[in-house]
Amino acid sequence: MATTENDAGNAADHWTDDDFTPSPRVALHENQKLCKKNLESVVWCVPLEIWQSNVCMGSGLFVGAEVPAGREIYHVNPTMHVLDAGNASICSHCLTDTQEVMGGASKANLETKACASCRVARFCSKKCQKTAWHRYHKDECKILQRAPGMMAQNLMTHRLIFWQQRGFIETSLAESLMCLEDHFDEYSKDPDRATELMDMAMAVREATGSRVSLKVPWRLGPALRTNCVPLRSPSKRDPVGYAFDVVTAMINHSCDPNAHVFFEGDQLRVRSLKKIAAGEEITVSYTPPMLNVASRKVLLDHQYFFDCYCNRCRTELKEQCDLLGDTKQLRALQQARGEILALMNSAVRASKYRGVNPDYENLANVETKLRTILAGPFSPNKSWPESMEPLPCARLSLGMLYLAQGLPVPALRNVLKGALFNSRKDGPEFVNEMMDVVTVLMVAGSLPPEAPAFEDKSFPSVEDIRTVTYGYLLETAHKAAAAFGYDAEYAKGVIDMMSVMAAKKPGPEPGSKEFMGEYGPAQRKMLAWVGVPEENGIVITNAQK
Ligand SMILES: C[S@@+](CC[C@H](N)C(=O)[O-])C[C@H]1O[C@@H](n2cnc3c(N)ncnc32)[C@H](O)[C@@H]1O
Repeated sequence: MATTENDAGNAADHWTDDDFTPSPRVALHENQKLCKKNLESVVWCVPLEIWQSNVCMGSGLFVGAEVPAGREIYHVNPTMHVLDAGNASICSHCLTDTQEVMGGASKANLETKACASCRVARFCSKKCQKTAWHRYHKDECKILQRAPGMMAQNLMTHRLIFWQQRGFIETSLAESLMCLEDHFDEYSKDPDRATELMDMAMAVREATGSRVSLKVPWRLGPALRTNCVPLRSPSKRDPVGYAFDVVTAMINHSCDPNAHVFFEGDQLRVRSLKKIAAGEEITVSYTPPMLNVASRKVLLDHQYFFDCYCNRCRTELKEQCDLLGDTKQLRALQQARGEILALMNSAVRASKYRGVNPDYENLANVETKLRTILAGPFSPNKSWPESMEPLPCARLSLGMLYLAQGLPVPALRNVLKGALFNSRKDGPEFVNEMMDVVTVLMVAGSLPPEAPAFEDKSFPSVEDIRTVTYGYLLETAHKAAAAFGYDAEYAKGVIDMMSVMAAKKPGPEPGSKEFMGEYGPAQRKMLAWVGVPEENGIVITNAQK
């Protein structure tokens, strides 16, 4: 933690009103002494440096030595984190997810209890509750009683200001906050954002007994919005809140990133996705990487105020124009994307709240609607490529919805298409998607011999399904270790699952030469049934030749 109670007394005068008057920002890399101090807070595996970025005007984070693919670059306990409301199974302080199934055997007896006063913050132990109370919850409890659904970054702004008042903020952190990109002008000039910020600033002022100038939250708010990292654990696709760390805030965006950030409990970890040369800048994707180019652009512009001109964006835009044959159709394509997402949201909602919208509970209906949307933007002789987002994502969700309705065969058809048609064959998203595929395969592999699916001669046999399951799990375990590290709970969970299944498996050991002799034909049969080309199949990296 960059803040300690021992720092008390040295920070009340960190910021003056002048600090919060817009002036040209001095980017962090221009103060190398401060950069070095900040870099001391992380546990790095390669030396790190902060310099002028290669992708934008401000600062960026660079590696001082080569990093192979799939390695930890650094880890750190961020300065602070805040959960979004509604994550009842996660401890607000240590971020332990008491309902985590993968690699969470030791948490089986844990549950979180809500703070008796605010009923918002939840803790997994008395120790976490006590520590949180002394560090921040004492001040925030009253705020959460009044505004239980407060946005995570707004609560962080309150926290920083309370810390400043209590003297918990180190000088280096206070100085660094003033060097962050905050897009102050963009926030001030946009009436909606400015109103929202003013409301937050007024709330902070009230909470602190009018002892804080409005200028302080007015500047810290945008800085936190620009520099927070989404709190995402390896097993979850959606973030559960936000964290702030001054070193990670230096990492810039790429649509084809060389690293990724995830959380293991309350520890933020940064790992390489590909080889990073000595002196190269670390980049991560600020948007979910599977988003299409148009959606990425909207998101980056809205939240980070820049237009991305990377090679991936250019190539994807060109591919789409070539496919449509007419740039005017781009708008129709984007509209269809919105309709696909809305359709899938309706289907997911209908599965949660049954009886409210039966039309969307019927997944065959949903597939028919999907087909109609997919046909929309294209001329009759062209169709929506299976690999073009958001179709793969839609297929994956459809598959999991079918599985929840006890229909493994259409579930299998959809998850296989969703996971195999896209080009991701490693990285965190690949691991998550393949775990969905394995889950469906395991259910399909338990179908009784008299199941109607087997009347279709092209449907793979139970033996084939099981062989593919072992093969996919073997590859997923390998890729989970590369993406998250062998020591990550989630990767350990996937590897354990693989070992337990392999130990019970009759016949050849997964990965062995004999196994590969069965895996190839079994996967071919499955791909032929689902209509996925063989080159999209999963190649097992560590197989014996
Ligand atoms: C978390 S900060 C990254 C550090 C920042 N460059 C600095 O100097 O403090 C995010 C901001 O950096 C800039 N940025 C990040 N990646 C970028 C990119 N690929 N192209 C242009 N600007 C980028 C944007 O202004 C964005 O809002």
